[in-house]
Amino acid sequence: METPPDIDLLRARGLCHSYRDSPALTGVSLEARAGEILALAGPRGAGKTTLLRCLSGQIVPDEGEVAFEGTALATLPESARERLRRDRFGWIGADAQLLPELNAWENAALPLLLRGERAKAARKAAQEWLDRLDIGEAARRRPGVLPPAAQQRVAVARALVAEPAVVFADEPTATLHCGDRAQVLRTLTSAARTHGITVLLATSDPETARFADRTVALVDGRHGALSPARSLDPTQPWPASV
Ligand SMILES: Nc1ncnc2c1ncn2[C@@H]1O[C@H](COP(=O)(O)OP(=O)(O)OP(=O)(O)O)[C@@H](O)[C@H]1O
Repeated sequence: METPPDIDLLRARGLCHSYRDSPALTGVSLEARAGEILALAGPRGAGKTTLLRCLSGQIVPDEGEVAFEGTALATLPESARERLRRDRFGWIGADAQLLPELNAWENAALPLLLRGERAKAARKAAQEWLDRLDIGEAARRRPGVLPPAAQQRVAVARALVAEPAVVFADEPTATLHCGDRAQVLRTLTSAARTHGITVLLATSDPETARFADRTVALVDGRHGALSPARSLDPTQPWPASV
């Protein structure tokens, strides 16, 4: 079911989370609309990964609430949260984490195969996404022979292939060279925009945040000053928390 455009697809209220008494989030609220590309930007240790894990239902925060399409994730049984992650969410990490025994199209097709789609249809969809991300010619190659930027594009294809509602991207280009970063981010954001997929893009790099429609700044587990992505100045330090 599609979320009406005036309703937040994902909404978080007052999130607090600690690891063994060490606070990682101390009261974060945000909302993301369908099709929006939202950067969660802040320095290392600011709580970006913890926030993505709460928003994607991987961990239940100590306090606060996350709602997807109006349903509080904490009210769902673990099996329903797993289904949500499998069917409606995609994840891209800093490392591509491709399976070395599978070739590029098989890696990209995994979410569809895990859902029980027929191999032929899954292969066709994977090939189409690899083509869209300009990596189609590598479809039959294994990850080990692909350069890091190509591997990361395969990971992007894997995150998008099932056309999820939300893709959580945790520092998706942090390990790439500068030139490769922009190319991978451009393909990720333009593919997401074309297909109306919401992207939550966690980054410590102001240049990366520029690819988003809007930026939420995090410092020490709480909100920093909010600033539109285009006004972030990479020569300036991150805003102090407020
Ligand atoms: N599994 C964990 N156990 C204990 N402490 C953790 C754990 N994961 C994160 N932390 C701590 O929580 C805080 C927030 O970490 P988090 O990884 O969410 O931030 P981040 O902004 O994603 O930083 P980075 O870019 O370094 O990953 C940090 O102080 C970190 O050391």
